[in-house]
Amino acid sequence: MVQELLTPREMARADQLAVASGVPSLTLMENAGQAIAFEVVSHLPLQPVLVLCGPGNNGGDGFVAARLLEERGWPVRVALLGEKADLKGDAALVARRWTGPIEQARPEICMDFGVIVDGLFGAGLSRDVDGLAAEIVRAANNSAAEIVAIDVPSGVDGATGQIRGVAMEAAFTVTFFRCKPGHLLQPGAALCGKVLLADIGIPDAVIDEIEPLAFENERLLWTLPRRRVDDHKFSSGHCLVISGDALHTGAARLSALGAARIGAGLVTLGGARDALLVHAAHLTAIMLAECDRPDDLRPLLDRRKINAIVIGPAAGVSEDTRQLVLEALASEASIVLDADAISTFAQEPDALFAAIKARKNPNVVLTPHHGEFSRLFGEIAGCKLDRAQAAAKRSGAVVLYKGADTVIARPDGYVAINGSGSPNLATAGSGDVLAGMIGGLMAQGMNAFDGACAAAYIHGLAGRRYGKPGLIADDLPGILPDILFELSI
Ligand SMILES: NC(=O)C1=CN([C@@H]2O[C@H](COP(=O)(O)OP(=O)(O)OC[C@H]3O[C@@H](n4cnc5c(N)ncnc54)[C@H](OP(=O)(O)O)[C@@H]3O)[C@@H](O)[C@H]2O)[C@@H](O)CC1
Ligand SMILES: [K+]
Repeated sequence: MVQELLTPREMARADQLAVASGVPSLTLMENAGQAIAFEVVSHLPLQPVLVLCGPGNNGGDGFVAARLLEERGWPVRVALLGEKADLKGDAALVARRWTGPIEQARPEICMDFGVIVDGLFGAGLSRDVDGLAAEIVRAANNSAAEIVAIDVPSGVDGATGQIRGVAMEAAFTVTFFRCKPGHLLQPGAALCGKVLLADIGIPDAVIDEIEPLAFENERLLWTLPRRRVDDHKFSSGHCLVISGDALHTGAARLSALGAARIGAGLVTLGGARDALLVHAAHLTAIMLAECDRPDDLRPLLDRRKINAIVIGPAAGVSEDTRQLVLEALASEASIVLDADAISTFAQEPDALFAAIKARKNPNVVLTPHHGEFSRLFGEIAGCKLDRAQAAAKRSGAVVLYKGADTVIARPDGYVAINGSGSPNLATAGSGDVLAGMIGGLMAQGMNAFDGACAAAYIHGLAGRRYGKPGLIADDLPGILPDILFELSI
């Protein structure tokens, strides 16, 4: 099933729609508390547990979990931030169903437990956590306890992944119905620990009403090209990668290998003769073609029936690169613009965006990291998801905004967050391989968004599959065949 991501506001709507369809809100809260208790007993040995309850429904879930854990024989203490008399609605109701003592929440109480269930704040976090609440969060983090977060670690904004003041560092997080962007966006994602998704009885049909725009990037979001028995190399597309000069050839070579290993039928490196001689000393299956000047590009594209182009890796921030990009955009090919191809338009981004919007073939992917993003788009307000969406809309391209939480956005607002990444990928040249993979997938006929999502996902898996530090970008293309094989069965 494709995994939609719901902002806390969309989740509140899901809640209302579920209630309108006949599921009582109290049932949702009971189910949520039950899911937490279930995950606690499933993952942790029986031991004293502290349930921290906040003033809203996140705290309500905590009261339910406390009751059910006690019924299972766990020694449970409950501490409330605020007054019981101030609790409202379902939270007030389930607090009355908890028949044990309710202590005042304070920092010192956090020291004596192996497990803390964090029900302070969830989707209703409305400002920075400060004062007593912040002291409690810090005390919980400094204790030896494993923290189990209800919905989100308290202090993490579910919509943006930002930390509001201070946030719980959870061992795992139990969330409901659908994950939230904050479970995948950094820095919040790193504080969630493992995220477990629980069904609490909200009917799937409510998604049709909400029409969410954000998705987790996973393998059901796109379909990889499949080779048919009668396919030949020309039916799997031809990807051209533009090389840097003779002293800067490595980045384009990594892209070319990425394009080839992801399945492009043919891959050509284009560049000046002296650069090609360096490539020739390293490569066998990748072809070489002289493309010294921007004017050389169009004839080369026609001659070799090239249908995807990657420009940018170590291409140089120069007038030639700028012209090459504009020539490429004027062609029918699908285009990946990475690194220097992006930076070269820092002074006149609108010229780039106009050239992208004037194209017949809409498949263009921009792959900026944070610095390149700011150079091209300036400072855009909002979280990474908002910024990627705004950038895609403004540029008319698919924007793959790189990082530990790569976000891929389409001009119409559709957006995916990639959770498959690995810190192993933070190494020189890793982005060059990724750009090549996107070019290779578009050469095989994938559209820009699907190709960018699939490449980001597979690239992330490759980093994980390597499984240890010491990965260099040269290793990545060689890992791709095994991953493609796994994804195809
Ligand atoms: N949606 C669903 O389908 C379901 C949702 N469920 C659960 O409900 C949770 C959402 O509940 P919620 O809306 O009551 O919000 P919640 O996170 O408890 O916090 C609100 C309270 O905290 C306060 N407060 C906020 N920030 C603060 C701060 N920095 N420092 C201090 N106080 C702060 C805020 O005060 P106020 O802003 O009103 O002044 C208000 O009193 C959700 O995460 C999930 O666990 C499940 O039961 C099942 C179905
Ligand atoms: K919480």
